[in-house]
Amino acid sequence: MHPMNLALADIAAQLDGYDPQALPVDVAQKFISKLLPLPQQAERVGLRAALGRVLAADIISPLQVPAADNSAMDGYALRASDLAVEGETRLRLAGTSLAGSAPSATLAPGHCQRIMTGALMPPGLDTVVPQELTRVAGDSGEFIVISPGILRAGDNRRLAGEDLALGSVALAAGRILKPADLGLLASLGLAEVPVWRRLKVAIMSTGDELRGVGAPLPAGCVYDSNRYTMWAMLERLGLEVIDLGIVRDQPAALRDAFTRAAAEADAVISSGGVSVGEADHTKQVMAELGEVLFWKIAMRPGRPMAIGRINSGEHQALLFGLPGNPVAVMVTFYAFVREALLRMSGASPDPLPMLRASSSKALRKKAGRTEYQRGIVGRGQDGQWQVDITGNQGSGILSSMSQANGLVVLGHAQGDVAAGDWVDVLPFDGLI
Ligand SMILES: Nc1nc2c(c(=O)[nH]1)N[C@H]1C(S)=C(S)[C@@H](COP(=O)(O)OP(=O)(O)OC[C@H]3O[C@@H](n4cnc5c(N)ncnc54)[C@H](O)[C@@H]3O)O[C@H]1N2
Ligand code: MOO
Repeated sequence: MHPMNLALADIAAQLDGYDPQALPVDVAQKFISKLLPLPQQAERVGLRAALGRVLAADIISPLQVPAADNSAMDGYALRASDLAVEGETRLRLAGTSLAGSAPSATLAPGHCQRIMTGALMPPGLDTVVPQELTRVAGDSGEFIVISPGILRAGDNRRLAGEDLALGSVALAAGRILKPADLGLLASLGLAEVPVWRRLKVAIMSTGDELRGVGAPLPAGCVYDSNRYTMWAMLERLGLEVIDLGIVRDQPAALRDAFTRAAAEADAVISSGGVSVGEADHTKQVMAELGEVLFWKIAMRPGRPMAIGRINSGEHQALLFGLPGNPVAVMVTFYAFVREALLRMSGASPDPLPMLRASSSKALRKKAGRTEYQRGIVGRGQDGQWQVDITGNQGSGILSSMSQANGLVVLGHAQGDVAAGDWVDVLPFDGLI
């Protein structure tokens, strides 16, 4: 059965260590990985529009690259068998091979040809001597002299197909196309590629205390920052964002927003209302519109989270109900949502790179939960990676997240960290 059709209770029953009241991060990640629908619709786009998109099919090389043997240097093409075993080699110069020019005629033994980088190797010649390693001789410069021992057969020659062989998989389906990939596709002469449709993700902030930027801020209210961080994190992933705005904590308003999200989007991310607060109708409306679980994850920040599916007629969207605290939104996004959305987009993402860095300070850490602490990682005086925690780690303190350039990830079983201990750091570069 397609995992999308498995009931949430069936997924839970398959997982060791599933406890919705104290769910280890890795079990939550495994659960989510079993919920994800696969992409259905592909489209063809031009090369430039393909940057950051997910390849929908393997690209089989229609050519060999390079198409023929050619020179890697400006110099002289020769036969290695003409090189003298001892003493200088003296070869007679015959013609020139320029990049883009047609193959030249076969040269007689003892001859060489002037050749430029990228020019076709003349037939039978197998080696190139760079011009700076030669001396010109003869009354009208008709000889090239090469010192002994500076060349081996095949030097400075690029072989046909050494970059890409004809019929090989040049790029595999699931790849998120990056600059080098666009160049590689162009080197194959391809003007268009098949990519999966961009995933549509609806976002909303829930809470009566929230006000939009630019509006006055009455006592007891806060500006809605979460929609901006959520939008930015999704933009960085190249996804299509549907911004449903701030949604009041009223059943009708919540019902409208979630129903619209389920109708229009592949996934919906909300912030707030998933803890145990009094005024919250969010959980009740989520449960009413679909199949939703409310987890307490053994992590900090980011303890409460809702996960499931919500429906609107035939349409269904995956729901990530993230906690309202601004840093919890970001940490849960990177711990659970990012990879899920990439997989739903058809991508096979590599795991995020982790550094090992020594902690410049002692850190308090409770075993039995995963903690993500904000830090600044850099080279210490000894040249090794070192990380400094950026002040107040409260889950509402966005400034310490903004100052950070990485997250220190302290695993589930880990206890206190002493100054100088090595810890895992997830660098933000390229991520946030
Ligand atoms: N008795 C308990 N109280 C709380 C628990 C708990 O387990 N028991 N969990 C705490 C944790 S941990 C978190 S995280 C929060 C999550 O609560 P909610 O998801 O219900 O979020 P809210 O109560 O709506 O908001 C929490 C906090 O974040 C501010 N917020 C919310 N949305 C935004 C936004 N879009 N932009 C900026 N700031 C936002 C909100 O004003 C609150 O200050 O619950 C703890 N409590
Ligand atoms: O989930 Mo909460 O982030 O620890 O404040």
